[in-house]
Amino acid sequence: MLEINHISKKYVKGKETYTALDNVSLKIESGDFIAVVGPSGSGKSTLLHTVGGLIRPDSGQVLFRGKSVYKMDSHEVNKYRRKNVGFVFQQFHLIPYLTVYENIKLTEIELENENGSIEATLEKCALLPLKNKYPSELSVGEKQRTAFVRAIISNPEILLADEPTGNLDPGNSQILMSLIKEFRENGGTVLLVSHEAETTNYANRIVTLRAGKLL
Ligand SMILES: Nc1ncnc2c1ncn2[C@@H]1O[C@H](COP(=O)(O)OP(=O)(O)OP(=O)(O)O)[C@@H](O)[C@H]1O
Repeated sequence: MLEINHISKKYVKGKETYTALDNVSLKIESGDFIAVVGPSGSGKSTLLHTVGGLIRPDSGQVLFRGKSVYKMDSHEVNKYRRKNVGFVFQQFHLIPYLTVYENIKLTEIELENENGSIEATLEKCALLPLKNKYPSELSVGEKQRTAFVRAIISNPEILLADEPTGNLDPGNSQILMSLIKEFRENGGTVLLVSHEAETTNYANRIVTLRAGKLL
């Protein structure tokens, strides 16, 4: 479904150059749950963002169903991000002045016969009674579940999760991981960056990055 072919990415800051990805190739099949592990600064987040159409690599290609994401025009790449990819980040990135419901509604794309799908998904994630609350009024677990619902509400094919349990206690981590597992059981594909062994246990494949290289 997704092919990452020989991608490299360097960041240049003043006179310093940081090699984030060095000739990385990875094939992601539909239904995969791939965990990306590696030391801090090894390029994990850069890889995830590159797959999500957010960071253009210096060289190499990301192919989604055979189509090169970074050769798409801006309209197409926006569509790829909105329709095919869902993101969950360690820091939630909820909009502070929108309620739970509004944060989710903002990213939902119009789907046929989907009236009520936000409510149903909120219910499943134990968030329905909180739908009119603002992020500042939520616990961290509730914030991350809101971010998860936002990520999956438009039925993306792939969920990109960057340390999604990094700020959660063990109980909330387990709840979130069960939801991610269910997303996969319903046909989704997952690419997840994590340091935590309990999280990588859900994966069918674990890949390691070190200094931008896939081992
Ligand atoms: N915007 C940027 N400008 C300059 N250097 C950057 C930038 N973003 C990342 N880097 C550098 O690129 C390398 C890879 O960063 P990246 O965030 O992808 O690593 P990571 O494995 O996700 O790290 P962590 O586990 O600490 O989140 C690091 O050396 C980092 O300092």
